[in-house]
Amino acid sequence: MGEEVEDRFIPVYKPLFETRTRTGRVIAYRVFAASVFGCICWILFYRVTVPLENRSGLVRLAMLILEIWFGLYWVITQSLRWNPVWRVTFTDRLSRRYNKDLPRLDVFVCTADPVIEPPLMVVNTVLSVLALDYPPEKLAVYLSDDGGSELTFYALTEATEFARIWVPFCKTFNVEPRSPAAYLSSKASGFGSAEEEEIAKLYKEMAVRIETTAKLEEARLKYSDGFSQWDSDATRRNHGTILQILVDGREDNAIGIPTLVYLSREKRPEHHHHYKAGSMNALLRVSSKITCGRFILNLDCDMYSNNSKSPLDALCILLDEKAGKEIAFVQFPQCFENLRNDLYGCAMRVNSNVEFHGLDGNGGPLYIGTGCFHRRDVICGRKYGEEEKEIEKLQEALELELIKPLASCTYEEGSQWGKEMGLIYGYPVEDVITGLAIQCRGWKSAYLNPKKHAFVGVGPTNLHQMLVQQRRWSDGDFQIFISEYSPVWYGQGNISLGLILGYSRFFLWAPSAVPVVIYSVLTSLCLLKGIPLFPKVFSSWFIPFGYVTAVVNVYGLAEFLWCGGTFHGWWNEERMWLYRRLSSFLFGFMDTIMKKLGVSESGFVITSKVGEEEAAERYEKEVMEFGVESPMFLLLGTLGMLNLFCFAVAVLRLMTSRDSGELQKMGLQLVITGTLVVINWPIYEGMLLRKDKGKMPISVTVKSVVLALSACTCIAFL
Ligand SMILES: O=c1ccn([C@@H]2O[C@H](COP(=O)(O)OP(=O)(O)O[C@H]3O[C@H](CO)[C@@H](O)[C@H](O)[C@H]3O)[C@@H](O)[C@H]2O)c(=O)[nH]1
Ligand SMILES: [Mn+2]
Repeated sequence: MGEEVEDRFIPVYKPLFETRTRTGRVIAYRVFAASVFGCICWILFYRVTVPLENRSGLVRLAMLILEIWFGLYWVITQSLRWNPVWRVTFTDRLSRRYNKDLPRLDVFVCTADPVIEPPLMVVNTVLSVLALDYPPEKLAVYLSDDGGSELTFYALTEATEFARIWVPFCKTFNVEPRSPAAYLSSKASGFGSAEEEEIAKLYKEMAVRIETTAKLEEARLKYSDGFSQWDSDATRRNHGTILQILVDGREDNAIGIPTLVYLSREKRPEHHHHYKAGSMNALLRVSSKITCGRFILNLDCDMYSNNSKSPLDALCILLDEKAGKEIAFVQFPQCFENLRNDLYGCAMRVNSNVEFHGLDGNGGPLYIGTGCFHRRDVICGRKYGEEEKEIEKLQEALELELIKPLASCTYEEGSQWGKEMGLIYGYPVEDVITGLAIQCRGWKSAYLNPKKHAFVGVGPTNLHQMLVQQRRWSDGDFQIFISEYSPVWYGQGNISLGLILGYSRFFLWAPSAVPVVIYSVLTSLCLLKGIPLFPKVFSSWFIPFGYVTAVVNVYGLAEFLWCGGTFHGWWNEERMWLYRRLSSFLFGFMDTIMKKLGVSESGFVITSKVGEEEAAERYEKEVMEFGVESPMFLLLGTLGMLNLFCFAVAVLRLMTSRDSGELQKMGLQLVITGTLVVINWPIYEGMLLRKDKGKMPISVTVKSVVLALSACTCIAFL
């Protein structure tokens, strides 16, 4: 008895989160992986010892090199599946321990273009975070507008007014999600209460005003402090700093709405603005003088909060007194709501549900720019092991004119911003490199992937946009790989081997395009010439080839289905796996090389979050969108035609040939090229059968056919 009583008064440390593994699954996977690895070695052994039937040493050497590369890359990929972990949080413990004493949290939302990032979408994101389940006096929301757009600012003033109704509404009725657009569209079948109906009406009115800028003039008067900061000659690339605190909710917050700040940092044509990284760094400095949150949540403007409690989940990790102390940031997955069957393979299902757990087991996920909670002082350069800095006392009266210079073009000159402090400059994927640099300073990160998505955004629904986005990513990733920050040398000794491999798997996307292109061309052309590249179907040498081909694909499908995908979605994803390599990654690879040679500079093409109506209809019907004359399409078209011609010739030859051994000899090659033809079907349709606006431009079609035909003819008569 006595013991029990005593126990109750001894403060027991109870962790705020737990890290779990799934041993059975992992062991099963490792056995499977070992079998594949065995077969890869077998294949390489075959290549080294057995000459090709036509004795072409050159072709055999090429195949050997390709297969070594694919084997190596496969080994690298294993790091993402070797040691996965899952994190479980205990928010009730957090609430009991901290109650209202939660630390300050600053949310940074970035937007950059009022046309492809419509202000109404942006304010929905802002409203969803204003209504987070967090003490309003501890929460602040900053909107960074790199578009320097009055329209966006106007929309934000409208949202400020609407928030006064929306935030209390969310909290009283505990609604989810807290983006008004998402919430109201989930209620499309009818409203449950009079309040709901009223809110819906008010939201609609606001939406109309934002879209038609109906009350812009009234807003100009009411929020003249903000509007007056736009000079008459301001453009998005040339304007002074615009800063307005729309709501100051820092102390005894009676209105119940968090602090809300609009910032458009200064931009001048003669100063590089470093894209999103630059805006994040300006936000870090400006917010440090206003609310100075100890933690920071970073969101893209399309990523609304889908679960108002997600900050508590993240803080369970960051505030945990033991294991949490070594964790610098908590990353949530990027989830999308607009992708249906995911024609363009953008949902990143396997990425989110398998691979990031694997990274987490090896030291932590990458920082992927959105849905990520950081420690302010760590992102500003604190090394692991250093004492956390005391947070400055906040100024009571805010002098905007004293804060604005922090967002000027020249502020960073001669400082460590963009290098040791804040987000790192010079790379198109500022997020990934910043996360890597943090991990190399000794920190770990953690991945949270709750069933109920924490943040939900808009993925590209247009083929070309997707390819451009992937080109930026693969280019950016590869730039890091060959930079001073390469995980291979910079990471050495700072992060685990598993994590080095994990990073490499993404960082090598760009160069991995080259072997895929060669492989698809080589198998097709050799099929055309009747040169067998693989052993006969009924020989024992065929076993490893057959096994690897079958089993890796079946496993890929199974994994996709486990992650909640459909067969159809998987097939789309397979197609995009190929297209990305044959276009985005290859161009990304060339972009990196050009930059290394100093021929060109890094850019950042913002992904559009809106679609044209007709194109959207085609997306609904899963009709692939081409439409623009792009060198990436030219390459896809040419390679697709090449596969088709070679396959057609081979099939014709097979039908007319009397040699029954032909099928045996060319079996796998026929399957590979045949699969390519089936995968490419939408390209052929887009080139030859369709009449709509989204079809392949005629010039691309003609060029592709001519190029592919000439390549085939040359090879045929060689
Ligand atoms: O000069 C710029 C360019 C972009 N952005 C913002 O950055 C975000 C990401 O841009 P987006 O075009 O949507 O790029 P994605 O490829 O969808 O974004 C992913 O990849 C980027 C790096 O390539 C990261 O910056 C993002 O956080 C990450 O979500 C958006 O909110 C933009 O408004 C800026 O603030 N300033
Ligand atoms: Mn985006």
